[in-house]
Amino acid sequence: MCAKKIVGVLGATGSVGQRFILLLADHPDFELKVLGASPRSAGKKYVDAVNWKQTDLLPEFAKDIVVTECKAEAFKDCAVVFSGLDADFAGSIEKEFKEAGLAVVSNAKNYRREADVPLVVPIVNPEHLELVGQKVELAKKSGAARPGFIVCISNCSTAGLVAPLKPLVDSFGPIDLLTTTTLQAISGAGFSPGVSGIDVLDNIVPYIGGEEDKMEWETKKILGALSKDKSAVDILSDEEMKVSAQCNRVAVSDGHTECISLRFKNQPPPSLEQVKQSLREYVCDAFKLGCHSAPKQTIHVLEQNDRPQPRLDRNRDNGYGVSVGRVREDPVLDYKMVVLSHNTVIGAAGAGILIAEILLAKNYI
Ligand SMILES: NC(=O)C1=CN([C@@H]2O[C@H](COP(=O)(O)OP(=O)(O)OC[C@H]3O[C@@H](n4cnc5c(N)ncnc54)[C@H](OP(=O)(O)O)[C@@H]3O)[C@@H](O)[C@H]2O)C=CC1
Ligand SMILES: N[C@@H](CC(=O)OP(=O)(O)O)C(=O)O
Repeated sequence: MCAKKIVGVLGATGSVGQRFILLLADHPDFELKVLGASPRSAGKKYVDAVNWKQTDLLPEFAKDIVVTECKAEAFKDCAVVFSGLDADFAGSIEKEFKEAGLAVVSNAKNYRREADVPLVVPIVNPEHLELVGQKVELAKKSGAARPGFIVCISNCSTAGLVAPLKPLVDSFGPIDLLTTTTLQAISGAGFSPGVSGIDVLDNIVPYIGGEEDKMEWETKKILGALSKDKSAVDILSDEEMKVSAQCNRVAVSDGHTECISLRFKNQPPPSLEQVKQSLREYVCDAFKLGCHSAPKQTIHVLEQNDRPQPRLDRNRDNGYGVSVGRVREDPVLDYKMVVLSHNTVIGAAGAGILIAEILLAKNYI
């Protein structure tokens, strides 16, 4: 058996960082050894630096690791560095890491729109990783050092949205109109400072800064095709696909719910049963590659009228699977449905780990 690859986490004390700690405990491919956070946390043992908020206990292995400042030198032995950094600081830190030759898999929004940066939801568009894979292969051929690179994970609501769209587009052709209204968990807002109780208890906040624009834009990059020479993604134009998102914060701990309606470009549309079958039968490439964390069932189609529900359904396939319920005809567009995804697993840390497993399977790290 090959030795485990050493990995690190930036922003290890935050909402996403804590999920990385849980998901990387006892991982068969990766050994988490380096934890980075702000200068406020650096120098402390993780157990003393973190304000642990997960319902699972803090894993033993992480407790005594001394948190470091986010400097590339401290992470030089890492095959991958996962980033759960506050976006205000991620830009310069991730750039330094990339320039130091490190492979960064980031949750932050900073580089998602860069042409040479793959924006990847691992159960949807792992083929976009070829944008960096090609550079790695070229370096290997010329005997040069493995290049540093950044792979971005999408916005967490976008991850849930594109999961059911992918099999539908593969089976029935383009979706030209799409609307979504989200009900987003408080863990999505992070822990520093996070959503205050008085704002969210007995309440719904109908605004999440920047979220609607991110969902509307990122969907078109993720569903875009890789160009023939694998050097860029052909982002869908507004003419090809119109997306409208409305985002709300609700008093749920984990799990983003999204009510979506869509229209197919090709008319007449598929039947309701064909739509459900396409969702049910979808198997993501990561599972075919044998990746450890890949969901066995990528999309769970639920038939009960009152599902999916965050508390009951967010942990399907350990949070790597997406639940879809209430699939039905829409009197305005073609079909509507309710999608639920775990925002800090398949929407964040879990997505990062699954991306790293794919990079490993392809020998890019
Ligand atoms: N929560 C979610 O569901 C999702 C979040 N994201 C993105 O992931 C990133 C992390 O989000 P989240 O975990 O929610 O945020 P949190 O606010 O919970 O955590 C932020 C992390 O950044 C660290 N940090 C803050 N300032 C600095 C600094 N100056 N230098 C180095 N590290 C610093 C914090 O360390 P310290 O504790 O020491 O202050 C902490 O570890 C964000 O970019 C977010 O947009 C993406 C998808 C989903
Ligand atoms: N904004 C999301 C979290 C997230 O994914 O943010 P970003 O796209 O900035 O990484 C939420 O509040 O639930």
